[in-house]
This record gives sequence, structure tokens and C-alpha cells, in this order.
Amino acid sequence: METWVDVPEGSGFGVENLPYGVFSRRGGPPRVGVAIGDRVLDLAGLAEAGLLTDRGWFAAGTLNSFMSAGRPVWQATRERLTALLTGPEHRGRVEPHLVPLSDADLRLPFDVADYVDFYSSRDHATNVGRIFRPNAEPLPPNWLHLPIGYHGRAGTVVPSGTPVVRPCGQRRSEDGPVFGPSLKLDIEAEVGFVVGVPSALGQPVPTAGFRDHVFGFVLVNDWSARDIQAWEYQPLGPFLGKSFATSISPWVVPLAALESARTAPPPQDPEPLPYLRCDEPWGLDLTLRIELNGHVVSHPPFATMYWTAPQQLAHATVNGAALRTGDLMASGTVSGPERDQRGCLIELTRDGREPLELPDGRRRAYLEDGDTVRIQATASGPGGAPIGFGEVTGTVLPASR
Ligand SMILES: O=C(O)/C=C/C(=O)CC(=O)CC(=O)O
Ligand SMILES: [Ca+2]
Ligand SMILES: [Mg+2]
Repeated sequence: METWVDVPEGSGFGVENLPYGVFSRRGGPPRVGVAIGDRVLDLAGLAEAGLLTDRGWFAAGTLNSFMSAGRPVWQATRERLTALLTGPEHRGRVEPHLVPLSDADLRLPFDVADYVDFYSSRDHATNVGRIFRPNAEPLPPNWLHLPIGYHGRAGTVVPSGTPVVRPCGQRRSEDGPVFGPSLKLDIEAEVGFVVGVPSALGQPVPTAGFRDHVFGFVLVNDWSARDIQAWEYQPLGPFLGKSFATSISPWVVPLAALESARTAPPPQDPEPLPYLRCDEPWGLDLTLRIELNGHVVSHPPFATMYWTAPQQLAHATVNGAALRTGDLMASGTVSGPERDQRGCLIELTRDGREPLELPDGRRRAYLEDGDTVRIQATASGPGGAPIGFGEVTGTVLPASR
């Protein structure tokens, strides 16, 4: 597929992708756009010019209204945008609605309804199980039977670029609990899916309902204070150790852009219960890349995730819990089997015992004030075209006291 837009070589934003976001230009009103090359196509502008159907979806500060419109609308919009961006006859009327990315202020793409975080990488769960519970089996007995998760704090999901203030809290010391800034501030590189179409209370959504409810995927950094977490989390799970901030990428990659990236997940043994069985393979050939202060420290492979997104969705609703537009469900930390494939510092440095030696001569056990973390990801698209997820970044600010 050829677009008349000049897409730089290696850009993950070719016409095969068309990820959705919300942007504003020079203090102007927010609007929905799709990324193409190093530009944003202004969908509200296209609609005003009569080039695109809009039922109040695009001159909006969030994607929620468009996401709730459902799959037939998502499909028709994608087909129309593809036609506009590939047909040379449309160029003259469409080109005025392309905004340079450098002029676009990217917002949180959707209002987050509920936020769930899973724990679906077997390598990650095994590695952190050994660190947090050295005297127990690394995988809890339920791990192979259900995708473990917890409910997080939707109101502290922030867009890429938002600074992260080092959290304060209680941590264990030899003399009892002490209060202060976390000494073990960490990241978690994850991929999340976003719900578009709600479901009714009392009605589970089966794995086969995934495509009808889920709009797309984003990158997630689930910032984690390991010392606060280790002291507070038993028996009810993560609380203040993770609720201070969770960052997401500004672009939502639609499911339709990920068809070529779909791959069989690792075999599941024991076979899951019937409600968790899935006819379609929803592993994704997607590689993450984590940079710390500009140095690449890891390449986590998403295809190794044990539990897939449709299984997570089916599990999260099997008790009848309803879905709302804007629900964000994150995969859990993405870690592969190799040392340089781990998705967080607690694994990469074995809880600080083996600090990273960065090429600039500095060492890192956990994050220090002023550190910047950047997570990117690329999936394989049709004919090998890269499908980019953009990036999620954040810089650590000192604790406020
Ligand atoms: O095993 C534990 O006690 C803790 C695990 C985590 O902190 C991971 C978590 O938040 C879920 C995930 O990202 O995989
Ligand atoms: Ca997490
Ligand atoms: Mg978090």
C-alpha cells in the first residue's frame, strides 16, 4: 500500500498503522488525529471539510466517544482514511489537514475508566517471585490457571512526558517501618489494551468477544516503588507502591493494524478452563525497547507473554463485572527469558545487587532523581512494514516533602 504522504524510512507510522491520538496545536482546541509519518492528520478538520463522517467523535478532547461507536464505525473510518491517504486524487484536499508532529501537543488519548494490571509474563513472575518470596515456589499455585491481576488507580494514569515525582511511603527497616522517599523506584514496561464498547453488568464477555469490545493497544509504564510495595502488599496486593503514577503512550494502535503481528502464544499446560480458551492466536510479535537516560537497557519480547489479551478480558468479566468505555487493561511487565529482555529494574539488577553499568560510566540499581525512562515498541506489519507504538517517557523528580 502506497501513501502520497512522505513517510520517513523506518517510521513506524506508515499507512498500515494509523494509530489514534488526541492533540492540540498552539493552544488550540483538542482534536482527534491519526499519526502518519512525522505528521498528524486532523480528523476534525477532515470532517469539517466534508471528507469524513463524524457523529461528534473528532472535535473532542478524548477518543472515548469514537471508541464507544463500535467496530463497524472503526472499520469504516479506517477504510476511508486509508483511501484518502493512498488515492493521489485526494491529496489536494487532505494535505491541508496534516499537522507536523513537532507542532502537535499530544494529550492523554482517552479518559481512563477503570485500570487493571495483569501479571502475565511467566519469566517476570518467576524472577520477581524468587526476589519477593525467596523461600516459596516462584510461581503461585494459581498462576498457570488464571491471569492474575489487580485493580489500579485510573485517576493517576498520565500521558507520556508527564514528570513522575518520587513517591514517599512506609518501608521496612531493621528497626521497624520508616517513612520517606522510596529508595527503590522502578519501571515496568507493559502493553495495555483499551475497551471501546461497554458490556452489561452480569454478562461475561467471552474470548471471542474481544474484537467487538476492544479498540486498540498502548504502551504502559507502571512505575513501581519496590520498597513500599514489599512492605504493604500482603495479603491484598499492590496499593501505594504503584498508584502514584502510570504512564501511557499518546497513540492507540487499532486492532486492525496488528493482524500481521498476531502469533501463537506459548503453549498453555495445564489446559485452561473452558472460559479461558481462545480460538484465535492473540500472541503479538511485538518487541519493546527500554532506554534509561538514552542508553538501551532491554528488549522485552511481547510474544513470550503466557496469558493473552482476550483471555485477560474474559477473565476480568467472567464474574459479570461490566466493561466501560476507556477501561485500560495492562499486560503486566513484559520480560523474556534472557537477561537483556527483562522489563523492570528489579529483574535487570536482581534487586540492586547487580547494578547496570551504563555506557556513560554511571551505575544504576534503581532510578535516581533526574533519570529519564523511554519505552518504545514495534510490531511487524504487512510485508514486514514496522507498526510503531510511539513511545512512553517520563523523568523522575525529587520527592516533595
Ligand atoms: O510478585 C509480586 O509480588 C509482585 C509483582 C509485581 O510487582 C508485578 C506487577 O505489578 C504485575 C506485573 O506488572 O506483571
Ligand atoms: Ca505492573
Ligand atoms: Mg502504576
